[in-house]
Amino acid sequence: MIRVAVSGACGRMGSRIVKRITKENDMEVVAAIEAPNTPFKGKDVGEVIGIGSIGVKVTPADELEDILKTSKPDVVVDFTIADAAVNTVEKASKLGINLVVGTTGFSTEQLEKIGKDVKEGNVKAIIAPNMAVGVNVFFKVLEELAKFLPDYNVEIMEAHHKHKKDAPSGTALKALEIISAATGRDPDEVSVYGRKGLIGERSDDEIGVHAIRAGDIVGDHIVLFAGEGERLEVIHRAHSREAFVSGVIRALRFIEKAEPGRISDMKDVLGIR
Ligand SMILES: NC(=O)C1=CN([C@@H]2O[C@H](COP(=O)(O)OP(=O)(O)OC[C@H]3O[C@@H](n4cnc5c(N)ncnc54)[C@H](OP(=O)(O)O)[C@@H]3O)[C@@H](O)[C@H]2O)C=CC1
Ligand SMILES: O=C(O)C1=N[C@H](C(=O)O)C[C@H](O)C1
Repeated sequence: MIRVAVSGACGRMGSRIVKRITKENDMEVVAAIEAPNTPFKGKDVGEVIGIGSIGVKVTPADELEDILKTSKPDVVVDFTIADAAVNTVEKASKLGINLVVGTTGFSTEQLEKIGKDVKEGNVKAIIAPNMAVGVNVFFKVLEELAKFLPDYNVEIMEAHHKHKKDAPSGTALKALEIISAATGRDPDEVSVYGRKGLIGERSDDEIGVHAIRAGDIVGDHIVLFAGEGERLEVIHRAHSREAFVSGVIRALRFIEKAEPGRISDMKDVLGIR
């Protein structure tokens, strides 16, 4: 049995992950962590998310270390916000607990700290901005296209629901990183976030990144490569968060095989590195 603690357990992703784990016969939820000021403190997480009691109470994040020590999970899954996820990684790594992190919006400094904590704790960690199988194949396709079309203009567009807190999406930033690396560019130098005013002609080097927030869009990513007289577009649309949840379940089953002390991603889980 894989013992799983879920951080962000009452959120859009966390609640679906808790629900799915209760339906799998090789894993169980042993802790449910929420924001420090959660109104659900002490309530059964199953009751809170509408699936009936599962015998696991919601714990606020200021008691994270204690609940990890007492509930003894094999893995902590984190779908929260960047600051909270950095804390989850720090505490879990110190306790030798493996990690599956889907949270996005990390700064460069936060990513460095996460890498250091995972290394020092020698834990296994799968961290990916998008757990959907299709998106991770989309990343592979983008890498190939960028190599085949190095002089085409690239624009990355993403659309998400109005509640999303970070922008651009972690997936769009990963696409920027992949295309930049494949074409020998520095993403910090070539990225242009939105455009406004008398900005002049577009340079061939730049990569535009554009974020739409509206309604209940689950998650769309479009990358276009435009040349003379043609353009090629690669599109991934998530219809349901179940696409991400299925990736999390695969990551939970894979994690024992991950290399300790370094960050693995969904390419490792899916065997498409
Ligand atoms: N990798 C992937 O495949 C995917 C990644 N994501 C990413 O996952 C993250 C969460 O998304 P989503 O579920 O939509 O967001 P939600 O806001 O619905 O869920 C986040 C949950 O975390 C809680 N939370 C806030 N602070 C803490 C804390 N310190 N400790 C524990 N829990 C905390 C929030 O509580 P409160 O509401 O009270 O603040 C909320 O319940 C985002 O970064 C998103 O980009 C999303 C989908 C797929
Ligand atoms: O916040 C979301 O909803 C999503 N976030 C991830 C991201 O930032 O890339 C993945 C997915 O698109 C949904």
